Amino acid sequence: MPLPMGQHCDGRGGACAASRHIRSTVFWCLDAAPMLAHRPFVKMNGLGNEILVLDLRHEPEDVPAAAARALARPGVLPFDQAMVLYPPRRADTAAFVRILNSDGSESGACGNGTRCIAAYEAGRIGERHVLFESAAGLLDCVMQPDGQVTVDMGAPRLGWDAIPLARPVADTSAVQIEGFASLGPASMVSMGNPHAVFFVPDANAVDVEALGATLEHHPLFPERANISFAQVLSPDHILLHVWERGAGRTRACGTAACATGVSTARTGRTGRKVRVTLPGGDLVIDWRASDGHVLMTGPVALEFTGTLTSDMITEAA
Ligand SMILES: N[C@@H](CCC[C@H](N)C(=O)O)C(=O)O
Repeated sequence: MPLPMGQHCDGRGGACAASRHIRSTVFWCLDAAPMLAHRPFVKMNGLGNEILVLDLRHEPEDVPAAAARALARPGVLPFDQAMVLYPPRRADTAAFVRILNSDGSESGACGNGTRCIAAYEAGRIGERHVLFESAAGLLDCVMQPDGQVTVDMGAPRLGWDAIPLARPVADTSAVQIEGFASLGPASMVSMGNPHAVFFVPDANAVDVEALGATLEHHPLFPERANISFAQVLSPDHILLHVWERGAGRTRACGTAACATGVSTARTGRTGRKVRVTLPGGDLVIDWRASDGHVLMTGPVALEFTGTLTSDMITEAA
């Protein structure tokens, strides 16, 4: 039975207002992740970026890379990122969040996933404002009246060693990458995770899979990198395609949109507030002048909820 898509969490009451409308039962093998048996999950997406929310605050459990890979397999619970919630380390936060890519690697940041957990938690506690902590720092999230979520993604890090790059680079806004001269220089940004942004005349014409898969592993990036291809459409509008580190091509990447907005503003291609159009839809990115923080605003959607068991996953809504 197909699962309903595109139901928006509005952050008012209940786990997510849309969840009561979801009815289905699905069975998936969980042989490679037995430590997660009986744990509830929420499957969401941010602009089609597939997000699995695992709330382990009551009974914390490590999620090894192999377990993440097993869950993300086609036919199990395919996701781009798993947002795993652990008990807060600071009293003013709702949770400490670990972010796992579908290949089992860990990331310091995930913009679309952060909007998803913000909507999940805001709905659960009936608040419009939620603060999380991740490896990259604090994530201040606000539910907007129209159901969109704004996340303060913090300040970008622009130094070569913070991104990180393998060698010192004086100007990280225009770095020529060996073997890729035809693409022109890329702008490097850390949003808590490493990004390289290429400016291209026609983003739809780029072979994102071929270039992304190679560039992700280029020796210039000791921690690999997310690879973006940006076409500036106007001083406040960008078209963007992204190859994500650890997940491949995705329909949207929030931190890539942030890194792109910073890059286009930093190089004078746009102003500090831009609309970024991705295959999954639009994000608004505002690189705030007053404190240098990047604000990302966009939608989230609840797909379905369920419970993991040792040999099956059953829908629980
Ligand atoms: N989809 C994300 C980015 C997730 C992490 C990334 N793949 C990495 O490993 O850095 C987003 O919305 O930002």
